[in-house]
Amino acid sequence: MTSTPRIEVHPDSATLATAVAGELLSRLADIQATGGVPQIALTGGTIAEEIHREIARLSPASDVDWSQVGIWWGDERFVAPDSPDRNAGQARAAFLDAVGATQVHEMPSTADAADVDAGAASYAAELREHGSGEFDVVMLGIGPDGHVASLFPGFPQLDATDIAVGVTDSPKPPPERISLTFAPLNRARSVWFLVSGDGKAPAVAQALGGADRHDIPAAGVTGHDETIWFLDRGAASQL
Ligand SMILES: O=C1O[C@H](COP(=O)(O)O)[C@@H](O)[C@H](O)[C@H]1O
Repeated sequence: MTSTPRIEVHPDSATLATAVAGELLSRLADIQATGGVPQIALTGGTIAEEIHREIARLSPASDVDWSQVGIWWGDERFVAPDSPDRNAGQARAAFLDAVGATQVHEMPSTADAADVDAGAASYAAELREHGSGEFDVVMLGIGPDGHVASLFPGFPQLDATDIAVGVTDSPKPPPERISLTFAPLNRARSVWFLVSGDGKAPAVAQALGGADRHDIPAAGVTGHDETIWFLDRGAASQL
């Protein structure tokens, strides 16, 4: 099944963050109530940070047992483990440490792998050990250029066949990154795009307008069961 995208427009980034955090907690609790261990993939970026803080705030009132949630990333910056550029460091500080997540699968840093390709191969192997990334929810920010995870317009990684790839010369710093490819992203049950601000409105409109994924990579990802675009008014302003 390929899902038709659903679009949810919120007045601003704060209400968007609260809505996504609440929806995530409710999904996780539902899966755990049936005995499942949900697997989710996080994103980095500005709206993700707001959402992560909201998850930390709302989590104590939820039924989610974070020790029984598998945490992965859609992309990561290949830098030192303590670099402020790490998506994982941001998520740990904003909510993972506070909620007590223990099944945390960070993408390799420069301390873990000889180079970015070795890091990607190692993450792909870790994913294969856990079912090749059958995610319940994948959250994805997008860039003003339409990039998603670290899949950038015109880059060779858009046609990669492995499940994780190394990226060099990223147009957005830092230059070296690890990214999941379209294959695992498109196997996710739910894909949630998280987009805030009118600077991203053209990319949102093009992605939803059926652009080629080589031009607007966000156009190339849909969830198996659902695809939701969580937007604020700015991001939705060209729809
Ligand atoms: O570099 C990245 O950028 C995107 C979007 O970030 P934002 O700050 O413009 O919201 C993010 O989705 C990705 O994970 C990150 O590595």
